[in-house]
Amino acid sequence: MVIPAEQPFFDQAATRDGAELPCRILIVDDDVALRRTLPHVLAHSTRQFDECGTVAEALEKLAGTEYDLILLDYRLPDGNGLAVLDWLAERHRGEAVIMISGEDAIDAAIGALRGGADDFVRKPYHVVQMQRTVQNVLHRTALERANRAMSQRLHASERLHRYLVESSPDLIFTLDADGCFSYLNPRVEALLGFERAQLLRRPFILLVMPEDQDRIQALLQVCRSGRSDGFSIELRLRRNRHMVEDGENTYVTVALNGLPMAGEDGAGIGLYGVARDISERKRAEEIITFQAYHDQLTRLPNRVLFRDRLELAVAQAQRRAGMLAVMFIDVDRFKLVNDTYGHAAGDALLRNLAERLGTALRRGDTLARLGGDEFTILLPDISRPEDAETTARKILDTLARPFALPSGEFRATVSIGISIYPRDGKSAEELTKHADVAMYKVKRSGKNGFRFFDAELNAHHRQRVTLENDLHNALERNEFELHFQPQVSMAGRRVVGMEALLRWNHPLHGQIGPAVFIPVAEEMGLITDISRWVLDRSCHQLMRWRDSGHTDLRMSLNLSPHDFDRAGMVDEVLAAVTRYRIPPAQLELEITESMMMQDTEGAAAKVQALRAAGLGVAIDDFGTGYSSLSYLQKFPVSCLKIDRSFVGDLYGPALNPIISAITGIARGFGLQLIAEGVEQAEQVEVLRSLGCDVMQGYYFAHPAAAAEAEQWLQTPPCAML
Ligand SMILES: Nc1nc2c(ncn2[C@@H]2O[C@@H]3COP(=O)(O)O[C@H]4[C@@H](O)[C@H](n5cnc6c(=O)[nH]c(N)nc65)O[C@@H]4COP(=O)(O)O[C@H]3[C@H]2O)c(=O)[nH]1
Repeated sequence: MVIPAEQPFFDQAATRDGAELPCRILIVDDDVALRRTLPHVLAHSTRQFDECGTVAEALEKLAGTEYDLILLDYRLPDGNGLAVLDWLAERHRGEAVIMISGEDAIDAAIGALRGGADDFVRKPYHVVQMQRTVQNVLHRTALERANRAMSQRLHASERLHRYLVESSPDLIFTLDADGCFSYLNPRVEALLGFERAQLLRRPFILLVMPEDQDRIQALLQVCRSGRSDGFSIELRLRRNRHMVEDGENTYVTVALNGLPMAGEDGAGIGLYGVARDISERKRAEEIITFQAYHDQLTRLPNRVLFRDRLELAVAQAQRRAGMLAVMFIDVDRFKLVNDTYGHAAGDALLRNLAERLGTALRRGDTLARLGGDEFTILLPDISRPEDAETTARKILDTLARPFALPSGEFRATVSIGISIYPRDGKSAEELTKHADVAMYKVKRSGKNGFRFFDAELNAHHRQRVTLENDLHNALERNEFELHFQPQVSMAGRRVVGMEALLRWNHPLHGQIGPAVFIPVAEEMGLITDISRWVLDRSCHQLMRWRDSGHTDLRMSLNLSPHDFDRAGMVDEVLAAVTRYRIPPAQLELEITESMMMQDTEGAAAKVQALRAAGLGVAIDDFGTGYSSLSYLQKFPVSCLKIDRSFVGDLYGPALNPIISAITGIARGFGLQLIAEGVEQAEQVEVLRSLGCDVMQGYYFAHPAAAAEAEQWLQTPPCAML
């Protein structure tokens, strides 16, 4: 298609004074002399002349050729010039006609002009008059032709532009000064599902989704006031729900420009707009954004979004002096599900759990998954802490029913920590941390419950974190030390054994007892290295004492239940015994009753292996748990230690049924017996009367460093004497 704007609309040359385009002139006159003279009179370099004398000849010539001008005699031998005019009119011919006539009647002139003639010259005419008339008519004809060409081009141009606008993939529209549609291209039908006619004269703003109306209103105002030439904005447009199936919004970028227009009351400013459909892009962006802010597995908000919402909620609560709650939720024993049933089952449980947790919440609350088995909940508007408690109870209730997983039914419990704004923290970070601290406490005290944060908890938590950090470096920095407590035989009046007890000489806090740091080391997985160190050092010490003549001395050391989970544990012990040339029977490992109760096959097998290798194994706290005699068969130990809680109850010579039972069991199974925590002479007496000979406790000596302990080997503790 030719773009009309590329061609000039108007040929300037045609209208310049004196300049003429080439033209053909037909002279129709029965007066031969006149016919011959006229070309000379009207001669011009651009003009060509043709001539004839009758109507018939004229029509014949016109049938074969197009002329620019006909000089037509009114009266001709075979009719009058009007017949030629009629012929031309019938065929919509474009020739200009100057009627020449001897008739002086005004009627003839009028008739000729009505019949389509452009001018009329009366015979006899003056040459100059004829020349001027011809020139005028030719000039006018050229103008008309140029005009016609121009309007044709204008028409084509208008068609082209209309085509471009109407077939545009963008929605193109104009708004009048009141912001109503004055034009819309047909794209609106496909884009929004509205008929054009439905929208014409109606306000543009009605098409804009309510959420975006304020923004666009303000900009329209600025544009109409003439203060801005235009703007571009992203908007959501309403779709016609009856005509569009999905009923979603359409996202567009709209470029709007001021459009000066003449209104009824003078000039006003309308707007010209182009709206481009960006719904696809927006949807892609939405997916990307969703993924950035949501957890893939549960489709819940992730850590980033949760933090965002919490920060916002804190700001709002601050403004309205309100209260909010943060819950930190951890699934109890989740690792077990993963390890036992596999990750697919773990994922299924998390998804189901997320769904269940959601049912305990209200609209406006946020449930997020931080990762792993950790969830958080934001209750953005509560009136008192008890509201959070209600929600926590609801959550625990919803988990009462087991989950039906592909691998079978699974009952899940959770530990919930709760912090309250403003009581427990003023920032999102603090609130989350404190809820976590509270959750941690629930975990440590039995799981499956909830707990509010309190300041004391925090102090403990901080200490604990510091302890963990320091414990990491304690071995490397050589901060551990072994103390030894003698085990004395009352009959032999001598020290028969030493129990190695671990101490941590903390550079800041001084000596820390094992009861404080061993459980932490166990949780942190540091216990293996610590136990290896204890094994090595206690064997080394025993070797030294043996080397200095105390060859029948026995060394007891404590092992953690975690040590019995390690495959190479027995080999390590045997290697240490060999390394330090210790007869196996002189090394005794203390285990706890709780370890026996967990009853792992591996642990029993290890005890059996140690015993088979000749090592001694003692039950440290015998009688404190649900001591079952069957354990003693499964765990073939060599020694029972009477726990100090029983010894502490011994006052006076009264018989103690538990201790009697324990001594009876020891005797029955042929086991050694050691009483722990002996503090008073009366206890010594009672224990002796019950048949317990070997004792250990503050009555004899507090645990002490190797150098001091060594002295007891030379000179037994005074209490024995
Ligand atoms: N009230 C009272 N207490 C007495 C008396 N005589 C001794 N004790 C204390 O009782 C604990 C005896 O050790 P345990 O029952 O094996 O209990 C030990 C043992 O289970 C564990 N432990 C100690 N050293 C180690 C170690 O090297 N490895 C492991 N895994 N655990 C250890 O830490 C626990 C506590 O150790 P300690 O604080 O050293 O506390 C020791 C000892 O100092 C007494 O007459 N009265």
